[in-house]
Amino acid sequence: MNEKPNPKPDTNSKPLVQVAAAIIRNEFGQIYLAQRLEGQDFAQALEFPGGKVDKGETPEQAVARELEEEVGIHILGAFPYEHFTFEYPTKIIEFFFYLVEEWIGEPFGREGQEGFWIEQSELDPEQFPPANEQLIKRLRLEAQE
Ligand SMILES: Nc1nc2c([nH]c(=O)n2[C@H]2C[C@H](O)[C@@H](COP(=O)(O)OP(=O)(O)OP(=O)(O)O)O2)c(=O)[nH]1
Ligand SMILES: [Mg+2]
Repeated sequence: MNEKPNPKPDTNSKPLVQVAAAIIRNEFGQIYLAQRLEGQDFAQALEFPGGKVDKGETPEQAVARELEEEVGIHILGAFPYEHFTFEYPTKIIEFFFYLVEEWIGEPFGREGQEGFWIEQSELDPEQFPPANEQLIKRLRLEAQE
């Protein structure tokens, strides 16, 4: 038989992963970023702290847990900011990004990663994994308002 090639990529074979991450913003309008570690995917890229949603967890619970684990803060609120799906070559990620403006503690790289504050208007999409592009553009635009 003459099989037609499937013009669409076979997304069904890719795992779907949920990731919850936070835009941590202080009273000066600066945002806390972390640098991904050697050995992780997108090593050395900048990221919003966060990680995979565990089984049985809501994205809100995941972002609270991840921020305790990765940057040592206890968040007091998380507001949904962006929810989208992005296809990487080996997986599809459903992202839940939250805006976090109130927390207890001072963020630091609890897993040995670098962390620092940056002006919202100075976020650079090229320094993040590709999925972050639209989000960074939105944050930059809103910083100019
Ligand atoms: N945390 C975070 N992950 C991002 C961002 N942008 C982006 O593409 N990712 C990707 C990188 C990873 O493939 C995935 C997040 O996984 P992760 O490595 O942070 O997961 P995790 O903290 O649960 O770590 P692990 O236990 O799997 O090592 O999402 C971002 O801004 N923040
Ligand atoms: Mg993580």
